[in-house]
Amino acid sequence: MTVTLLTGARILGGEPGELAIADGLLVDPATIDRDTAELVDASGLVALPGLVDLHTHLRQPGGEQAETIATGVRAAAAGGYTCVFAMANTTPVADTPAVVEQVHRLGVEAELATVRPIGAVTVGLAGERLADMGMLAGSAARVTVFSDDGHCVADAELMRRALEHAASLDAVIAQHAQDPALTRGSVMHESPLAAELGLTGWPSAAEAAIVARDAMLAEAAGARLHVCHVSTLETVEVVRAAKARGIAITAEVTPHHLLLTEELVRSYDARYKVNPPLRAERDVRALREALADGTIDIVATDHAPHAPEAKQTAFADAAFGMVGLETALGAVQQSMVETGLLDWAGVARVMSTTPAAIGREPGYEAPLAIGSPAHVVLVDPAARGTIEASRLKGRSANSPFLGVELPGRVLHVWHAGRRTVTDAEITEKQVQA
Ligand SMILES: NC(=O)N[C@@H](CC(=O)O)C(=O)O
Repeated sequence: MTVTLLTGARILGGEPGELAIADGLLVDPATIDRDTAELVDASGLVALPGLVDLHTHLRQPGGEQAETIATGVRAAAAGGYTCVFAMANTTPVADTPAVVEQVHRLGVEAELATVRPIGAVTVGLAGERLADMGMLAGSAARVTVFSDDGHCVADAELMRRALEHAASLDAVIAQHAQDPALTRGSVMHESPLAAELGLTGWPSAAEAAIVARDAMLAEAAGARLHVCHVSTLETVEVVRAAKARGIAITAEVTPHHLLLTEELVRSYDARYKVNPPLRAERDVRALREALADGTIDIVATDHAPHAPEAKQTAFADAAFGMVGLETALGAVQQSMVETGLLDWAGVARVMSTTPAAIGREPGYEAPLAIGSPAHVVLVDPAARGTIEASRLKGRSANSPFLGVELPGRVLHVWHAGRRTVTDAEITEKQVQA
């Protein structure tokens, strides 16, 4: 059995200390044999718990030209993630035990990170009748998160029933809040810039109105509601009011919405086309503050790989979505840590502990504590690097950060004690003795 001793790392960004890994767990460094242990000098590095992404599109089955589970977990590991929740908008849709069990099995085979399938709320994501949520929850894939992401569960009665059902399963509904009637043909934020560019705008109210409705429905159902990718100031205010009322609502923000604005769309480059759209400066400010004060609970990537053809077209016709697993931590360091809004312990909370708690993924309750599974990330916060397509480990390179310098570098990652990343490269299986 390999015993690994990490020395000198700033634990959760605090004082330098030691971490010891044995048999898949974090153990007391005082109890290991230092003469035989593998030593990792982590001086100057920050130790974080393995990151958990509640919102990843892995595209398999059906979208393998853009990503597979095997390539997606490479991107995840490279970004510091040890667990990703895979969205249900695959082909076929993850609305049957067969599909969620396939995703789960491929995740186990890919090994680099835990893959937790998300189940669809409605059959085929069509928004007409509920998927058999009980079957998905009871399957070998043990689904705990349900989402029609990519589509809003727009019918209030259906959403009500979904919430009631989820409550009985201790599951959560992750809603893609977008009123379809308000966003027909919308491709960017509704603003003077949209008018100037001749592109159809997407009003903030299309998001906030659904969140307000769903919060009321969740309260009545006694259910947990999770709001995907909050993108506007108005939605932040609705979530804040719902929390003040005691409603069991949680919310996520993406790294790109913490850092980028609609101004990028001036280029008509479809890499900047995403759902929900990049918003205005005032929204970015509100999202950062909301993440800092706990109104927004977590950062989730909405990693949405697309093949080049889907993006190399006119802005209005291109697919929505950006890859994000490999740039998330750097974007959060820049937008939240370097601005003084969050410390590293806060980063651990919003990118690991809390997303795991929402998704009912065990093992992340006590970050880096002795006895926990050894999900560990070592980051060099002083490093800076320019994001290059050729260095991304995922299959698609539709990143808004290509050519952009971001701070921080994920150097080493352990998933349940297995080293998945060494010196910023994937630790290949054959290299593992
Ligand atoms: N977030 C995105 O921009 N894209 C998502 C789904 C979606 O449209 O929300 C995708 O699956 O590509």
